[in-house]
Amino acid sequence: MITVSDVETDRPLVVAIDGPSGSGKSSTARGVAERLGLAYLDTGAMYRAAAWLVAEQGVTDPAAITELIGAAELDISTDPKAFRISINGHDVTAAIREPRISQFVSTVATIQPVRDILIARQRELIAAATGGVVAEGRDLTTVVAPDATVRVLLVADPQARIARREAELAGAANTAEVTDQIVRRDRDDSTVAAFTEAAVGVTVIDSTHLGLAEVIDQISRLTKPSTS
Ligand SMILES: Nc1ncnc2c1ncn2[C@@H]1O[C@H](COP(=O)(O)OP(=O)(O)OP(=O)(O)O)[C@@H](O)[C@H]1O
Ligand SMILES: Nc1ccn([C@H]2C[C@H](O)[C@@H](COP(=O)(O)O)O2)c(=O)n1
Repeated sequence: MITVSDVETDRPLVVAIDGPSGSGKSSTARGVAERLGLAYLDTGAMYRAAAWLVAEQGVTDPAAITELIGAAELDISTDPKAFRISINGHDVTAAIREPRISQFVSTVATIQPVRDILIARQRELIAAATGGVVAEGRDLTTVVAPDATVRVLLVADPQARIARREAELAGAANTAEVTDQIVRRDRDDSTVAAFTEAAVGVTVIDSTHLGLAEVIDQISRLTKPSTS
């Protein structure tokens, strides 16, 4: 793969995207990665896979959950065209998107020692992406990769996010369930990650009235050196 560098430091390009649930992080990050020929890291999928394993094993004690995740073998693809994730040999690519995991994932993601384990793994994956990477989640711009070349907080009004998710789920969850997955989850997740406000140096993009292609364009432009 061609190495796409940060022009000022000559390090591989790292694009970090954070934002609330349903703001379009995954679709946008994948689109930017495909357009620029970069790897793609979906950190939310790692928390979802961890939650899947915890649910599967029926573990409830935070220390036991931490031990379980610390010992787990987590494999995630960083190819934006072929996403796949497995944990302890189980391919959970589809299962982690089930509403039961969306409802449960914050319980696992708000255990700080679990976060520490997954953050270390995410940093390894970003470092291994020597051709450059687009990584998205809730704490990429602030904790996982605060020195990323481009840092974006992608936001959208809650109504727009709920409507998009409902359309995506096409009847698999009702409005109350989707609202819980968006509003309640953001409230819980924001107790451990700062994605409701942009940190210094982070570009805010509001996608409420923007199509996906326009958001991909805007973020792609941020990776190009300014001519002024
Ligand atoms: N700019 C946009 N305009 C309209 N729809 C969009 C836009 N961006 C994303 N979408 C759609 O909104 C839905 C949610 O997008 P996506 O899954 O990328 O969000 P997310 O921020 O990664 O959510 P989560 O954090 O809950 O995983 C998808 O159906 C996606 O196609
Ligand atoms: N960097 C991250 C990424 C995700 N999470 C948590 C918060 C979400 O509820 C959950 C699933 O993420 P999604 O797939 O919906 O983006 O994982 C986090 O705490 N930090």
